[in-house]
Amino acid sequence: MEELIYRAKILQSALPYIREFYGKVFVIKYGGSAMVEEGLRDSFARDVVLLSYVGIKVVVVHGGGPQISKTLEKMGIKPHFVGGMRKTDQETMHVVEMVLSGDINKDIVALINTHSGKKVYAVGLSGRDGQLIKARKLDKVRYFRELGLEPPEEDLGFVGEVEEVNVELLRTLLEKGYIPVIAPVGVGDEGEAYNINADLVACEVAAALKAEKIIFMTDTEGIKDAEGRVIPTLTPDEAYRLIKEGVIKGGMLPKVKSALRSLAMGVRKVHIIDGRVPHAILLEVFTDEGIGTEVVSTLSPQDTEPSVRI
Ligand SMILES: Nc1ncnc2c1ncn2[C@@H]1O[C@H](COP(=O)(O)OP(=O)(O)O)[C@@H](O)[C@H]1O
Ligand SMILES: CC(=O)N[C@@H](CCC(=O)OP(=O)(O)O)C(=O)O
Repeated sequence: MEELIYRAKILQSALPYIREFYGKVFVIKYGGSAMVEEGLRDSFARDVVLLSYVGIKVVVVHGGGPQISKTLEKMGIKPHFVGGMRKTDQETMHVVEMVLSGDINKDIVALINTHSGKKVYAVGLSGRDGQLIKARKLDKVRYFRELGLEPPEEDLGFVGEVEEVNVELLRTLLEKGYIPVIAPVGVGDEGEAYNINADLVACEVAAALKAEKIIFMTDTEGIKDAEGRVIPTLTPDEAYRLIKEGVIKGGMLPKVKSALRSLAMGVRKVHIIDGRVPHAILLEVFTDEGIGTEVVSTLSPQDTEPSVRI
């Protein structure tokens, strides 16, 4: 009996969060580095379904960097990254689209739908579907300068940035109770594909939907300082200092950039969490302590617009 009462209390402790977040949009960036093991992928899918059933409107944006690199290596192509961005020639672009829109997107949709019951379904989309993500070539000079870094000389090829998100398509799906699962491939004016870092896509989608929260699930406990300690709360000033010192680098650069931009565009909360921890999303959403790193803006909550309920 005691055990049952304890379980009931745990369920009840979620009520304040469910009340607060009912109808609000959460964007979950599911990094390729966090998709490490079948059991974890399964618990991710269950958590997404649970959030949906308690009335939270979930959008999943997935990555797949390590999986793309693996396929390229099998083909004898050496992956090459500059500041967390994969240099993408025509052949690489073909592989990126195949792995992201073909394999990974469909796998995640299938997994969520195994747990989804009769009311909630995942719908897989790439930026091509319904012109969901209109894209253009990444303005590398602006991108790197905004991070306080010198832009690289080399051309990054088909690396893109988001020009526009078809927010109506996403709202329509969310209103009907679907879970959009988005592959970060954008489409240009001539129908050409762009490889967009998934962190950047998650950020633009969250901003366009006026989301309450964006959660980056990755393969580290959070953002770490020079001594390797997790920083529980990261401010913009500290972020830029750590980037300058080379402590925040590689795959963490687009994440931090996207985190800061999301806040500036009105997303209320930004978290970077360890996707290798089972039920990491639930720990973040349904506890006061949270986990990982919360990135905060210098704006006070009164200065930002409220997030939207759908
Ligand atoms: N200061 C930092 N704190 C934590 N991780 C960092 C930091 N700087 C760079 N990283 C790297 O960023 C990686 C996460 O980015 P990435 O590999 O692109 O993951 P994802 O697939 O989730 O986007 C970490 O595994 C780590 O190697
Ligand atoms: C331009 C660029 O870097 N695109 C990424 C897209 C996938 C991605 O972002 O995957 P993760 O979230 O797992 O890192 C890439 O080609 O790896």
